[in-house]
Amino acid sequence: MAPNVQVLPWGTAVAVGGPAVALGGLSLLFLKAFADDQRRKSSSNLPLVPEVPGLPLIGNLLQLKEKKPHRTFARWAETYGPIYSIQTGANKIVVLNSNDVAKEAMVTRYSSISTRKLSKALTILTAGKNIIAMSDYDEFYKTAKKHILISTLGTHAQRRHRAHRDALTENICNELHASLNENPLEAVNFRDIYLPELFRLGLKEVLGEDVESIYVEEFGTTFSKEELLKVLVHDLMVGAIEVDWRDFFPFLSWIPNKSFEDKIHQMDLRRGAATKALIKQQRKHFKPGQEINCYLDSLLSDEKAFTEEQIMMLIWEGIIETSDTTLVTAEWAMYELAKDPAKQDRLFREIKNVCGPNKVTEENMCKLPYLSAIFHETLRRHSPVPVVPLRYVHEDTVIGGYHIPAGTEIAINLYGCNMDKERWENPEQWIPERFLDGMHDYMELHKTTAFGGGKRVCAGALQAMLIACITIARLVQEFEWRLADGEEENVDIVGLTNLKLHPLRAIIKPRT
Ligand code: HEM
Repeated sequence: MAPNVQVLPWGTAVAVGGPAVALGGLSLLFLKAFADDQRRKSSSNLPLVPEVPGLPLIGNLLQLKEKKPHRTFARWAETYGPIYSIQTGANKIVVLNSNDVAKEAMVTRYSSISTRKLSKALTILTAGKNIIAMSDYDEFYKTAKKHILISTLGTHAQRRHRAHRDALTENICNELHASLNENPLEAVNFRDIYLPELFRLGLKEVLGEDVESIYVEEFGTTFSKEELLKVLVHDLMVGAIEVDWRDFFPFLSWIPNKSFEDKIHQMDLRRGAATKALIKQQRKHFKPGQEINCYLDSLLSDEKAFTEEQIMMLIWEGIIETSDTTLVTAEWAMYELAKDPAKQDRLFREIKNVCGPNKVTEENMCKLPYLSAIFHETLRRHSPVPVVPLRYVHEDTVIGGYHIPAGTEIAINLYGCNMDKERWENPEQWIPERFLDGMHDYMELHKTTAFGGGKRVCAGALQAMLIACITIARLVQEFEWRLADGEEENVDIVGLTNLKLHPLRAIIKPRT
């Protein structure tokens, strides 16, 4: 993208500014070509990154069979260092595993790697990069990001949506009490209760309303809230990690892969029909010039900026992002606290000292350093986005002192950065105390690299922190948590986001 952005203004100047500007433009062009050439020469004198040995043709594909590449990447870093390259079929990927090289890529060299090359599944599921998180750095991205920050994720918007978060914590506590009343000795399934509440909050922030059901014209049927959760969140979380072997061998793209295509297209069809119906219903209440109440209002107020399909994709993005990574964070934090009664008790006492008999609220967070430490340690140990979606190098660049040629892809292994032995003592262990450095600033979101960095740093970090922290605090204030039998071994993960493979099951007891 960047080369176009640079060349375009000169072209425009030639058209409107007459010969003088044209000459100036031309000499600039030559200067740029000369500078590019010099830079290419000097950077190509640099060494190439170390390679992880693989097999002819398929490269390292067989070594990456299990769908947890971040762990394999971190293991390789111990042998090949924080930056190395791998070959996945026809693609060369440079993998970054330490804070220093990750930061260099995300901040200093961002302009050379601001685009993405998506897998076949993600190309279909994002309708060709039409969501903020997967888009290149272009006008669509800038406009959509402005809208999501103003209406939903920015500091002011988060203040406006406070009531939704309060309702979320109240609902989960009530549901847990109700489930205890029914079956006092049975383990609760945390995810069954929490995910629908996150989804509900997402609907309110994005559409302005908690939708119970919706008539979906294309399918001639009404989708219940559970079906919406499945069609908009569950199915797509699975779809996003579907692998099409043609991704690794683009020169074989002409060979059909029907079962894969049918599966992804079906997901896309159902998701599209559901979002279309939701937008149609909410559009009835929308009047131009009205107060902006949610993300959809904001997008509709600037309708000329987006196509209908883009609005559908952005709405869906807002909903799935609310539901997904915050669940991962809160679930792992509750798992760790249920496993470790001493740390759970320490948090309980901290809350009790600050809040006494009152319910803990967001206003109390600035006085709860241990809660904040638990949040950051969970992000570090269980990185909810273990690997940043692949970036594409569109012009030669340099990272970590190595020459990175155009055409390479970059995988930033945030999990690897957060597990780096050079930076973290006993990184495998969950030790919130490591963040109790006496510098407690609960608004400091970036104590680890879990939220990425630079221009593409997570837009939802504040929301994730507010929701996860208040959830953890309320759950520990109201109940004593213990892992159900066999739960300690259930530490496997699935999917793009380090989701626990087995939903957390815990025995809970109301605190007196
Ligand atoms: C603990 C929870 C979360 C974690 C660890 C997380 C992590 C990340 C990371 C690492 C990126 C950067 C990807 C890149 O560099 O390309 C990102 C981007 C993004 N995240 Fe999050 N995220 C979380 C929660 C959320 C939530 C709750 C939302 C919204 C509801 C959200 C919305 C976004 C958006 C819109 C982007 C794209 C930003 C851009 O490209 O400018 N995230 N997130």
